[in-house]
Amino acid sequence: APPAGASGQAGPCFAVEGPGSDLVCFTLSAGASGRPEPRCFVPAPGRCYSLCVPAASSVPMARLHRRLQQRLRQGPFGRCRVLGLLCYGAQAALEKGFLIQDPQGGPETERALEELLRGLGELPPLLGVYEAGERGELWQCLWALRGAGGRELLRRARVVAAEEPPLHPAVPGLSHAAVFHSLEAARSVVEQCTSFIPEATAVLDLVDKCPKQSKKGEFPVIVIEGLDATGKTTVTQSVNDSLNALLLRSPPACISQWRKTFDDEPTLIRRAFYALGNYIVASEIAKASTESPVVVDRYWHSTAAYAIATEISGKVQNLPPAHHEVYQWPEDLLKPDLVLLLTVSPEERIRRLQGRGLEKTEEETELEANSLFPQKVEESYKRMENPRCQEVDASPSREEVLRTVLYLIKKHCGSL
Ligand SMILES: Nc1ncnc2c1ncn2[C@@H]1O[C@H](COP(=O)(O)OP(=O)(O)OP(=O)(O)O)[C@@H](O)[C@H]1O
Ligand SMILES: Nc1ccn([C@@H]2O[C@H](COP(=O)(O)O)[C@@H](O)[C@H]2O)c(=O)n1
Repeated sequence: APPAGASGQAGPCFAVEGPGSDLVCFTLSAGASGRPEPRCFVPAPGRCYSLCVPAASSVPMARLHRRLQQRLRQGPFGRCRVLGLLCYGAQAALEKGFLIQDPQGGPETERALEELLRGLGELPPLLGVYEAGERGELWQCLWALRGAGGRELLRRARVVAAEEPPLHPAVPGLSHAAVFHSLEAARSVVEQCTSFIPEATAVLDLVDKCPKQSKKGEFPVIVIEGLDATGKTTVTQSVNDSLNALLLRSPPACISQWRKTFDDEPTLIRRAFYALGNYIVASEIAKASTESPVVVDRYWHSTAAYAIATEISGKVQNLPPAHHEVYQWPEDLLKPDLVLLLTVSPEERIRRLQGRGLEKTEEETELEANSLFPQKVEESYKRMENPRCQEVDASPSREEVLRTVLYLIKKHCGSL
């Protein structure tokens, strides 16, 4: 097969979270290239493999990616290191997948991968096999599996280092694939799930009963945001009592029973679920704010910040830059008067998490296992615009934090 780049087209680039959470990028070359080899992913005498699927906001592809992720955590791949891989390029639509490093390099892993792919039914992803050449260079062989156990070599090309792109490769696809800026965008994703998630129909029925473009009443609407265990529940309850307000939370009670179902789904589906929850809460806020002040525990900023931090691998610096469109509030979602972002030190937050003793969700476990994740969530919160999040140091005592919050509400919304 002609080597990549032979046609003069820019070949695909690949990005993987390397050592120290750096984004390490590599591409394919038509032949000998003066560019340095990327930091080697092929542990000698081991081998590496890659699998990628289109990252477009497609429910079937999102579920296929999730299925691959779950299978690569099982049995035959136990000795392998599996890294998140992105395939991108001027001529290539974003693909997301996995780089599978097998330090032993025996035939078992390749056989197990072929078996995994053949079990997926028609049109399985292509299998990339990376192996070191005699002079220590790195080659990628791209295989298409064919019927009756056959396979066809589509491409063999040198692997060489590539410059890191100015924007993290996942940034352009964030909207619609993880951060929803309209009811319709989120709704269309959940609608594609009704055939395999029965609860999806119930969620759609509830959101369809809500008025479109809910309008805020004359009373102020205050949202309390923050990482897990920063004190949102404590603050919202105290503010609610102090202001004789109405306390709401996102996701709303009417769909909270289905959270576990959707939390087990890929990001695209999970975030669409929480996005629809925000639109349902908006209709509750619209009604409540005609009668009293409203305090909300989490809203759109949570949905967006957690989605961004989940999709953008590596360091905080990889986040979309400030003022990027992904941080803009959806035009069709009821906007609060004030959003307060509770912040505490990582140490204090872990103390409060442990002090709570509640079961952790997979996300909370990830939060603690990877300190970069909460940093990316919090930085995403801080970049939100229109409305922005106003930071509140929530480390002091409950009483002092409440005083600060009530002062900011009075300052911003007037006496209530
Ligand atoms: N100012 C404070 N000082 C010390 N402990 C606090 C303070 N505020 C809350 N806590 C305690 O920290 C823990 C987490 O608080 P809370 O449940 O209100 O956080 P949260 O942000 O709502 O968490 P999550 O988002 O995970 O539900 C609780 O045990 C709570 O009693
Ligand atoms: N509007 C929201 C609210 C929540 N989430 C996601 O749920 C996680 C847990 O929320 P809790 O309030 O139960 O701690 C949160 O970390 C988000 O991932 C959301 O996306 N949007």
